[in-house]
Amino acid sequence: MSAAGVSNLQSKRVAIAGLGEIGRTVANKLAQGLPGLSLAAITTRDQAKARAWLDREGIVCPLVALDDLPDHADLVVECAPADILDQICRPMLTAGKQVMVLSASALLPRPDLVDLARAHGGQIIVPTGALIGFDAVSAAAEGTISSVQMVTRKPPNGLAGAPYLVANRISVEGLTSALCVFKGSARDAAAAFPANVNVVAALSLAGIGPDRTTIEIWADPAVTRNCHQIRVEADSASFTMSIENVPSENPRTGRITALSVIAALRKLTSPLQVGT
Ligand SMILES: NC(=O)C1=CN([C@@H]2O[C@H](COP(=O)(O)OP(=O)(O)OC[C@H]3O[C@@H](n4cnc5c(N)ncnc54)[C@H](O)[C@@H]3O)[C@@H](O)[C@H]2O)C=CC1
Ligand SMILES: O=C([O-])CC(=O)C(=O)O
Repeated sequence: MSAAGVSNLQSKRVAIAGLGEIGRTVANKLAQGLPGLSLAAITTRDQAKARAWLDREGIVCPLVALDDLPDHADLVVECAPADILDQICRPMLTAGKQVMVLSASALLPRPDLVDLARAHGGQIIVPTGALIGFDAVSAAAEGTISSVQMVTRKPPNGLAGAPYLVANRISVEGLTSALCVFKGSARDAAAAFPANVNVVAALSLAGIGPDRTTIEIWADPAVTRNCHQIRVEADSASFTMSIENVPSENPRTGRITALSVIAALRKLTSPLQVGT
């Protein structure tokens, strides 16, 4: 049985908020051991389900309330539904601690959370998540970027139920050819598809912001992966990047997302850091 949170008094205590697709993978990895990090606590909606899962996996870890996270952890990985971002971030940031935010769409309209981090010496970390190339985008942003354009193609079930589709009565069921369901800014896309394109919200924060970053979203029955293409024009370089993400059990979430979190966590304490 892996003992979480007791291995090393010097280690950074990491909590997981939301034990879904991303949270379970990250919790498992932390319990197996990541250097300098310990799994300190988990907060979840369904305690009985979480307890049963932890027992099955052989992980010992306390289940705690959202408000109690700062007592247990130095860093919380937020991998919960977007609507509780504030409840996770506010206590941690007020306590001067770190939050790794996956629900990047929900962060865009909340610059006050960044102000809160600044005021109390806390930190919000947005990992590359399901995307690619934030090293190059943030390097280019140190110079001048003239445009960042993204095109996302997802299998229709990876977009189904998004608020924008429901409000505009756009059906993606039974499509036989690709349908462009949205074209606009990252800011508008994040509000319209809050659980589907966190990637463009994060990209905009790495680059030129949510109003100048643009995205087209396609529901495409011909693809089986969540496909993202990015084109950046800058005074230092022009580059295109693309990634085809294998969906996890949650069709909206690519498998690479949890691995990106693990890589970002590992980097926090590693004696060798590679990449910007
Ligand atoms: N930044 C990125 O690249 C990506 C971000 N995401 C976002 O990351 C977040 C997590 O994604 P997944 O793990 O795939 O979602 P998921 O739906 O599999 O898991 C979310 C978990 O949060 C739990 N939960 C619900 N209410 C809660 C509460 N009040 N307190 C604690 N836990 C609660 C749910 O029971 C569920 O287990 C979502 O907001 C998603 O949109 C997903 C993929 C990529
Ligand atoms: O950004 C998201 O929420 C998820 C996504 O596109 C992916 O996993 O490829």
